[in-house]
Amino acid sequence: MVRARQVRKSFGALQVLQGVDLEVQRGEVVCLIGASGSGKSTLLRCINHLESLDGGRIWVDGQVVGYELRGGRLHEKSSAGICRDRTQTGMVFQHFNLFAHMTVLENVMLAPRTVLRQRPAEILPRALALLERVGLADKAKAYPRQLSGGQQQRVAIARALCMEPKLMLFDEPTSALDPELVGDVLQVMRDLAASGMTMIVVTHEMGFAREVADRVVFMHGGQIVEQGPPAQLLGDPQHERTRAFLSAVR
Ligand SMILES: Nc1ncnc2c1ncn2[C@@H]1O[C@H](COP(=O)(O)OP(=O)(O)OP(=O)(O)O)[C@@H](O)[C@H]1O
Repeated sequence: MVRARQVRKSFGALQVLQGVDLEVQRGEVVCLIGASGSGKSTLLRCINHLESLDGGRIWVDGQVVGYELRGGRLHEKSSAGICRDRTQTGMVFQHFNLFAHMTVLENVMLAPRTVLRQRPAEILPRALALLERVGLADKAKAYPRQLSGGQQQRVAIARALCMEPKLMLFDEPTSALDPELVGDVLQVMRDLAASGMTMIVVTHEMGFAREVADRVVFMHGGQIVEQGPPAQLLGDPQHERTRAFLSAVR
């Protein structure tokens, strides 16, 4: 589903991604861990073409991210145009940024209506089913301010899923939440993983990583330095750098 090859990204003189290679199989759940500033968010943003690359290439489901084939040549897509490959990828951020003046249901239906130009009658059953799936069927007519942070994040997940993405990226989805609200959001993500969705999750929730991830990837200094199944990576003394990082954050 994802193939990243030698991805490089700098901000000014700061080299944030220094040659990242990553492959994610269809249906796989990958948890991305590492210290603050190691480049996790930037990698997710590159996969979703929210950042352009300085070097390397990324494919999502076989399409080069941010480029399209025209006349047998790759052309960068204009930032004004709708990026078809971006709609394949849903992203959930630490801050959910729902539109305050729209109801929960309107927030969930907005992108398919404006980006994919689907008719409301076509979107509605899917949006209602998604609200049911994230446990918020009774909140369809509520406004974001009437919801807890955890409920708003679940709306944000439903909003991303309403675009029917093939891949979901999560960037610290529970970091901004009060501890008692984290569990419900993780449960929605657990169910999504069980349904076969391909997911890349930046998280500090090691319990979730242990339980749900097929693979944990540890980033350091803009590179992937260790990776493996959670039991191996998080438990095996051979993975010294991951273990040192985890004991420092505990
Ligand atoms: N748009 C930007 N302009 C300038 N610097 C940036 C930009 N985005 C990220 N950076 C810098 O790039 C580095 C890597 O940031 P990134 O957010 O990818 O790290 P991270 O591993 O996700 O860390 P965190 O856990 O703190 O989110 C940081 O030093 C950050 O300040």
